Amino acid sequence: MSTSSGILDTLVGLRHGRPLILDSHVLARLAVTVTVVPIITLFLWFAISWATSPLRRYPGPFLAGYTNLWRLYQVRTGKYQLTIQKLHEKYGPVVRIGPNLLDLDFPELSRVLYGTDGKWRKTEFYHNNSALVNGKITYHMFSTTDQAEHAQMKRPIVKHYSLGGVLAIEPHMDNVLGELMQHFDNRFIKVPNQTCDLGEWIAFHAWDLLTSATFSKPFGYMSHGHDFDGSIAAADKSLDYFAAVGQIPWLDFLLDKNPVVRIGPPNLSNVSNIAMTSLIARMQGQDKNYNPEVPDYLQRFIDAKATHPDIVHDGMVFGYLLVNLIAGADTTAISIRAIFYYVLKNPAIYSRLVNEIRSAGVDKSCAFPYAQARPLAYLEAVVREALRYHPGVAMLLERYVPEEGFTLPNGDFVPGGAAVGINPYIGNRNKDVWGADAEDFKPERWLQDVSGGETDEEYKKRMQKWNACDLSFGAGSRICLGRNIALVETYKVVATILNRYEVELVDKNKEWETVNSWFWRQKGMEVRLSARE
Ligand code: HEM
Repeated sequence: MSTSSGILDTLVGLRHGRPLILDSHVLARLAVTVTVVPIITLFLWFAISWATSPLRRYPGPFLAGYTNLWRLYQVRTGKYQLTIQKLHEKYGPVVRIGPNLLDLDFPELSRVLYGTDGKWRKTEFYHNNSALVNGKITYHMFSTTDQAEHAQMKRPIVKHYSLGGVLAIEPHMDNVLGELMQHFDNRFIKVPNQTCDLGEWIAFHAWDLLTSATFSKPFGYMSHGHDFDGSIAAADKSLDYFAAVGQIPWLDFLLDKNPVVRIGPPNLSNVSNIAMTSLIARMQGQDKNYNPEVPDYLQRFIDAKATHPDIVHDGMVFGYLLVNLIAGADTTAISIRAIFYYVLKNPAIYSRLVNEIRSAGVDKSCAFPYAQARPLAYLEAVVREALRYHPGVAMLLERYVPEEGFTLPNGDFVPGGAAVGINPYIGNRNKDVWGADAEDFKPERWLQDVSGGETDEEYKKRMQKWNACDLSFGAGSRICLGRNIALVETYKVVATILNRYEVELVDKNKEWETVNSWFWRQKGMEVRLSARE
C-alpha cells in the first residue's frame, strides 16, 4: 500500500466521523509527505523559473540563477562589492546575480539607466525603507518607485538643496565646525598623549551638523563625545536590514509590515522623537533655537505647506525631516573619513594638500569658508578621488528595463521588465574609463596632465566623460538630493581640520575595517592631532 493511500484512508475515516487513530506508519508517511512534497514543488518551481527566464543565457554564479538567497547571503558578508568585482573579472561586464537581475559594468550607461526622463523605474529593492502609517505603507522620496509620486514630493523642496540653498545654511555649518575645533582642542590637544578616533568624531560632527541645518540645534553627539542615545548604532542596524531584505523584498512583509509582531528593523525612535518634538514646537511658535535670520530645513519644509498646500501636509514634512537625517549624516561621514584615511596613508598627497590649504591664508581659528575652499584645485581632486575610490553607496542601484527592452554596448539584448543596475563601486573601478591604475588612490588623475601634453580641450573632454560615468551620487531624476550639502560640508571640514591641526595616523600600517551594507562604512582611524604654529 502506498503512503498516500494510507493517509487517504485516515482522512476518509475522519470525514465519516470515525475516531482518529494514527498508527506509527501513517504518522511516518504523513511526515514524509509534508516534507518531501514542498521540497519537490520548490525545486520544480526553481527549475521552471530558471528554464523559462529570458536572462538564463547570462553568466553568473549557479545558485544566483535560481534564487535571490544567493545575493542575500553575499550582502550579509559585508564584502558584497568585492565578490561582484571578482565575478566581473571572471564573466565580463554582464553578470546575472539574481533570477531576474543583471549587474552591469558599463559606466558609460549611467546617464541612460539613471536618466532624467525617469523611464528606468527603481525596483522594489527600495520599498522596505518605508513605514506603516494608519495601516498603509507610506514611502518617502528615496524609497518611492512611482515616478509621478516622486516628482510631486520633490517639487516643493528641491530648490533648498541647490548650491545657493545650501550656502544659506553655511552659518550653521560654521557653528558646528567651531564646536568641533573646541572639542579637539580640549579633549586631544590640551591633554598630553591623547589620541583621537577621527572616524568617530567625523560621524559625531556629521550628525550634529545635519540636525543643526535641519532644526537649528545639534543632536549633541560632540558634547557627549559618544553615541549617547544609540541612534548611530541603530542607523547602522537599519541599513543592514535595508540592504539585506531589499534582496528579497517580500521578506519585509513578514519582518516589518506584518500586523502580528514586528521583528525588524530597529526603530530610530530618538531621531523620530526629535523630528516630531521640533516640528510641534516650531508650529506652536515655541522653538527657542530658531533664528529667522538663518534658515533651516524644518522652516523650509513648514513653509512648503503654505506654498504647495495641495501636496505638502504634516506627514510629508515629517518624512522630509527623516530623510534628511537618515540619508545625509552617515554618507557624508563615510566620504570625509575616506579622504582622511587615504590622504594620511600617503605622505606626498598629505603635504601637497596641506600646503595648498594653508596657502589660502584662512585664519586657522575659523571655520574655512566654502568660497575659499572650493577654488582649491588639489582639494577638489582629493574629494573627487575619495568619492570615486570609496563611494558612500557601494551596492547595485537597481532599475527595471523599460518595456521595449534595451541593447547593451556589447550587443546583448535585455528584455523589458528585467532588473539591471550599476554598482558605483564597480563603475568607479572600471579600467576602461579610469585607466589601468583605477585600483590606486590617485587624486592627480583629476588634474590636467600638462606635462603629458594634455590640451585644455582634451582635459575638458576627459572630465565630461568622467562626469557622465561617475555614479558616486547616483544620477538623473533620482540623483542624490543632498549632494550639495555633502560637498559643501566635505570641503569645509577637510580644509578646516588640516588648516588648524597636524594630523597623523597612530599606526601607519594598520588597515581600517569596512562593512558594506548599502552604505560602505568604516571603523578604526586613530590619529594624533597637534596644533599648528
Ligand atoms: C557624500 C555623501 C552622500 C553620498 C555618497 C550619497 C549618495 C547617494 C546616492 C548614490 C543616491 C542614489 C541612490 C539610488 O539611485 O538608488 C542618493 C540618493 C539620495 N540622497 Fe544621498 N548621498 C550623500 C549625501 C546625502 C545628503 C547629505 C542627503 C540629505 C541631506 C542625501 C539625501 C538623499 C536623498 C533624499 C536621496 C534620494 C533622491 C531621490 O530618489 O530623489 N544624501 N544619495
